[in-house]
Amino acid sequence: MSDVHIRVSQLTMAYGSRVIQRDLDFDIMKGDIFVIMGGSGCGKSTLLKHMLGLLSPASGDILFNGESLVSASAQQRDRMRQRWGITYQSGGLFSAMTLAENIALPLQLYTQYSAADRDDIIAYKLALVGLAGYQDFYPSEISGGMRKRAALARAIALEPEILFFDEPSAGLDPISSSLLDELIVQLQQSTGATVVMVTHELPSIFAIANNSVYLDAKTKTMIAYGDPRELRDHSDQAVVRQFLAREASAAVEEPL
Ligand SMILES: Nc1ncnc2c1ncn2[C@@H]1O[C@H](COP(=O)(O)OP(=O)(O)OP(=O)(O)O)[C@@H](O)[C@H]1O
Repeated sequence: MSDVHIRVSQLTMAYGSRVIQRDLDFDIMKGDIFVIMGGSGCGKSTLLKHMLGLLSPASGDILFNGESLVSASAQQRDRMRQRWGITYQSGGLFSAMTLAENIALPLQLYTQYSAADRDDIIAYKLALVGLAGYQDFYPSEISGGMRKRAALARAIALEPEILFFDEPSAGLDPISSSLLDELIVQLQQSTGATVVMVTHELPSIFAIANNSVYLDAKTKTMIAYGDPRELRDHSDQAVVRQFLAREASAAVEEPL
């Protein structure tokens, strides 16, 4: 129990009266690289939004270190959120700000560091994501892959316990995408953070995830939970094996 970081408990999610997924029940352990997967429209982003507290469940709960997100007060939620780093599909950097200014934002909001200390932290975080010396660049002046890494530098500014990613490698070529995968693994290993990601990229899933859940659009519930490689080879659900095997063979055929 002590190693459970996030517990999704009897979670049912709906938009109005339309149930998207029901009775989701799974644990994410500390240090997991956990992937939420499933076909288009099954509710992956909806689940991520529930985990981030942006949507409220129809029923059930999500617990962080045993603390309920559903019954938390606004202040408690704010405190929980400060321990999370979030990167969105688009990157989410402010285009009118330099990379340094973008990364400084959470530090200014939530810490008492001096300007000089902030500069040191910014330089360090940029170096961690392979962008040493890029402080004064604007997002429009760097490549898509670099923007994703800069967004990651901002997400780790406050040394988060959990890193959430929504489609981290969307729009990247296979090489930039696998560089980002390597970076996520390195950051997980050096910080011990728990990583939760929504992704369609099966090559990424097999390269980095150690645990996953599969949401089924048809039955509107989870039909698989575990290491994605194990699920590909041994899931008792044919649809899960097909989903994982099909994508894996498509990835192998993809020209580099
Ligand atoms: N704000 C909303 N209001 C009503 N329905 C919504 C809303 N957002 C999403 N949906 C519906 O909920 C279902 C799940 O959507 P969601 O975006 O969570 O799926 P997904 O698995 O992330 O999809 P994809 O892989 O295509 O990005 C879809 O049928 C979608 O149309």
